[in-house]
Amino acid sequence: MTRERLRIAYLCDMSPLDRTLYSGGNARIHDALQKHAGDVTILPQTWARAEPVRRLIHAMPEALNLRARWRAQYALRRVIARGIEAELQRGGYDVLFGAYALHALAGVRTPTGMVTAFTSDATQTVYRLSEVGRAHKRVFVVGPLLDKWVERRERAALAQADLLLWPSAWLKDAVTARYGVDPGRNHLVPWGANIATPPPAASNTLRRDAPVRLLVIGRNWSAKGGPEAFDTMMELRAQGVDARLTVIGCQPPRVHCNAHVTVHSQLNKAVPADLAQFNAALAEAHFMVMPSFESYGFAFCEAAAHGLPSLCLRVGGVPVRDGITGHALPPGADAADFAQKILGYLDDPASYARLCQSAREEFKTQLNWDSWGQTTADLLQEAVARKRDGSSDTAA
Ligand SMILES: CC(=O)N[C@H]1[C@@H](OP(=O)(O)OP(=O)(O)OC[C@H]2O[C@@H](n3ccc(=O)[nH]c3=O)[C@H](O)[C@@H]2O)O[C@H](CO)[C@@H](O)[C@@H]1O
Ligand SMILES: O=P([O-])([O-])O[C@@H]1[C@@H](O)[C@H](O)[C@@H](O)[C@H](O)[C@@H]1O
Repeated sequence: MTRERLRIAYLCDMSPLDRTLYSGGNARIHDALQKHAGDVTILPQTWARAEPVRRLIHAMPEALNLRARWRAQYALRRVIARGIEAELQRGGYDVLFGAYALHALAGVRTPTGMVTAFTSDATQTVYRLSEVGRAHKRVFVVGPLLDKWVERRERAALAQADLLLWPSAWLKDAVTARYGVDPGRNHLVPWGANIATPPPAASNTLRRDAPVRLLVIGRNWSAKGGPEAFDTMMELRAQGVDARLTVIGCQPPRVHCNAHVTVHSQLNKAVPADLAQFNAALAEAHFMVMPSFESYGFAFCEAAAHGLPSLCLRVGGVPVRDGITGHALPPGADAADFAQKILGYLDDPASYARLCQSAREEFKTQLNWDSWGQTTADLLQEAVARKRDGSSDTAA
């Protein structure tokens, strides 16, 4: 049965047309909605009568801008929301879809019958209280004074939504517990790899007498667990394995560079030569070793797309399922533990081949944007139908 295409108003604090922002996630969410769910209109990111304040904050240094912008948007929500509401009244939309920026949804009153949905990989409060947030020192002195107020704002914004779509069970569970969101509105829908589906790869054979290639992908060496990945490589070498490390996305410090480390400090996937290098590095690697502290991590989905197992920590919302896409070791696991896992697979190549296959399978069934788009489209259709039934009951 062909379904009606929904009319979707897309709300974020940054344009999804810029494919670099939010690590590419904003653009992927927008595109997947357009492909699978309906006709998407991007709502303005301007702040109505408070626009001069937004411009002023954008002109501030990045570190301040990052911290002031979302808090100011909560504070000025009544003024900012009026601009969005005027757009919503004009457009005749079925759905208001918020991505990443819960503060952009704050205070927006939707016309009767419109469904509000939201997806993000964290809320500020869940992030702050988690092991990920606690790993970062707080530098913004005003921040802690506003924490309780922020949480109240988040709670109110989440209460406006009919559907909450979280990419990780970590976040879904935390939201349920922290804000008391009822489970019927809360759904786990994993985000996907920010690459086109690579051709099926024959899994790389893992042998003691050949190089074992490790990979790190990320713009922040320490947040991505780069130092531990380097130590894992050195630990394997100390045990007689010819381990090598490829780094994509940043320049490790001198202490983490040697003849066995290859660095591509920045690859732009929109540039064909860079994309070819990116794909080649994933295709030849044996393990992505990335004990990162983060709330999601697209690189894990990209590794799975290439049938490349990931080794990471069970911290935050990393999309790694134990024994399926790799192994998430308990927090505190160190280079010796990661090396041990790899040595275990070196002794059991058949189980390594199975792990590569199940990683690829997980990408095909879950960790891709078409799956996200299809599941989200189903959930949006149901929510729209429920709202329409509800309003016709009330009208009757
Ligand atoms: C450490 C940290 O705070 N991570 C967060 C940060 O992601 P962060 O940007 O650090 O990392 P992600 O893994 O989410 O994304 C990286 C993306 O950039 C791409 N890439 C990377 C390097 C490079 O040279 N070229 C390139 O194209 C990767 O292929 C991937 O698609 O924001 C994301 C949300 O927006 C969150 O989900 C992450 O939890
Ligand atoms: O320091 P602080 O403002 O409380 O918290 C910060 C947030 O405001 C910011 O949006 C995020 O990018 C930082 O990683 C950090 O979490």
